[in-house]
Amino acid sequence: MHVTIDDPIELAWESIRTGLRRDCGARTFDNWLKPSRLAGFDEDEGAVRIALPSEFMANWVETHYAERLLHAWRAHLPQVRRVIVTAGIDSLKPALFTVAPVATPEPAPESNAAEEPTGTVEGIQLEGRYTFDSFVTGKPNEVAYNAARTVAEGGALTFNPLFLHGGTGLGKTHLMHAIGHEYRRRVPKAKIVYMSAEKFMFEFVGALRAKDTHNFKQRLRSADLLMIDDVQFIAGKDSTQEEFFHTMNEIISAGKRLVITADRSPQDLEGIEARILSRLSWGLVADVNPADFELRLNIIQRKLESMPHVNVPQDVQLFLAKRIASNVRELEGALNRVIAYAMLNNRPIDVAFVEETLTDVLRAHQRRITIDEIQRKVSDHFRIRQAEMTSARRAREVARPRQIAMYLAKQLTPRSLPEIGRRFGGRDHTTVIHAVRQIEKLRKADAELDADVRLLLRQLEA
Ligand SMILES: Nc1ncnc2c1ncn2[C@@H]1O[C@H](COP(=O)(O)OP(=O)(O)OP(=O)(O)O)[C@@H](O)[C@H]1O
Repeated sequence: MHVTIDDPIELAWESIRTGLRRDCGARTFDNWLKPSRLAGFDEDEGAVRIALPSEFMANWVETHYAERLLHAWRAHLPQVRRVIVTAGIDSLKPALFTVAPVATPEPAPESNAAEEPTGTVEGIQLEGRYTFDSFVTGKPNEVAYNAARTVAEGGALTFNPLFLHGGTGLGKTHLMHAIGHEYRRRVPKAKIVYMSAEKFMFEFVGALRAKDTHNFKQRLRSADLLMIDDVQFIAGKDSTQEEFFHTMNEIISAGKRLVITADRSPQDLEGIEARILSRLSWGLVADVNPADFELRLNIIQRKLESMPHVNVPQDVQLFLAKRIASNVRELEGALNRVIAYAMLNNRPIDVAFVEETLTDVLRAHQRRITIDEIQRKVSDHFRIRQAEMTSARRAREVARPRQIAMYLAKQLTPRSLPEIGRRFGGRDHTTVIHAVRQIEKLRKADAELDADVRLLLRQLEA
């Protein structure tokens, strides 16, 4: 079920899911709560109905999460009195993909794009929202995006596998699903397999135990596009790595496509066999970096474009982009929450309303920028030694950066003027005041200096 634009209940549900993912941890969330769907809201009874794919999962979620779900719902919508967890997602949403005989794909020209897919997608339902179109690009993610597009477009590849790595909530899964959608559109008969590395391990171990690894191998190795998520999970798991290595080899040597993600780069993947790492680095390694301020703002704006009836003023957009810097998932969650609250309570959205609605999130995201960090960044930027920040030298090439660093310390930290002075080589607080005023004045008169300061501010606040 996708967020429909003007439905505050669904927006609240999105926001609740983001909160649950944060509180329960990604693994628990992905296993138990991610497959849940909002099945309905009965206003008279104040009852929210949540559906899970099976009786077993519904029971588990009911036992472990009913209370937490109710609490989260009530925080968004006080009139909720009950959360009912039921089984049976299929009745809500027809299975998107059915298993069909495996067919060898032949790259289809663009004109075939509308052909009904007859291939298969195994392992997941591709999330409808996660497409290339809805993925906002910027400096931090453009290499990963372009590489993902190249894989998805179905033409000859100059690299294989594609290894995407980056921190949580930055869009790796989004890109993988987008590859799945696009490849399916281009090559409708393709067999696409998506699997988390964790599932790979469990299924493989299960197959070993049942003395039936043939099916498992066949299923993965016959994929035209194989995507394995979170490969860091198999660190230290020797027999799984052995199987993984052979699967990689088969896929690559058959000219099929392989996409792998992890939360860190190959060099930082400890406990993974050297031969796997070397295979990975034969392909294209692309990092998905944390969104910078500009990208965060673009993401907010793109999301708002799909909600033409919602008025989120520009200063609120800037405020959110500035303050929710951790990752895109949190940013989206915060925006959804603000909009849902405003709709449900019939309030206009302004900065004060956002501060009130997101008190907990904002507090958690308040990043403490330290004076040391500022001194380091400014010295790097102006290519001077960090020791000059505290030295007595007055030459312009060190005095000006030092003043800029004092100015930034005043802007970005809660430290008092005397404290700042002390941290800059025991200077007096009047020196700090002078530096702050001087830089304020120069920012208006000297465009180059102003650009330096803006860049530093952006980098420090990212
Ligand atoms: N550049 C982007 N443009 C639009 N949406 C984005 C972008 N990056 C991330 N998102 C959104 O942020 C959310 C989190 O992204 P995603 O689940 O892909 O993260 P991830 O890197 O796979 O994280 P994890 O490793 O924790 O699973 C998704 O809703 C996704 O659509």
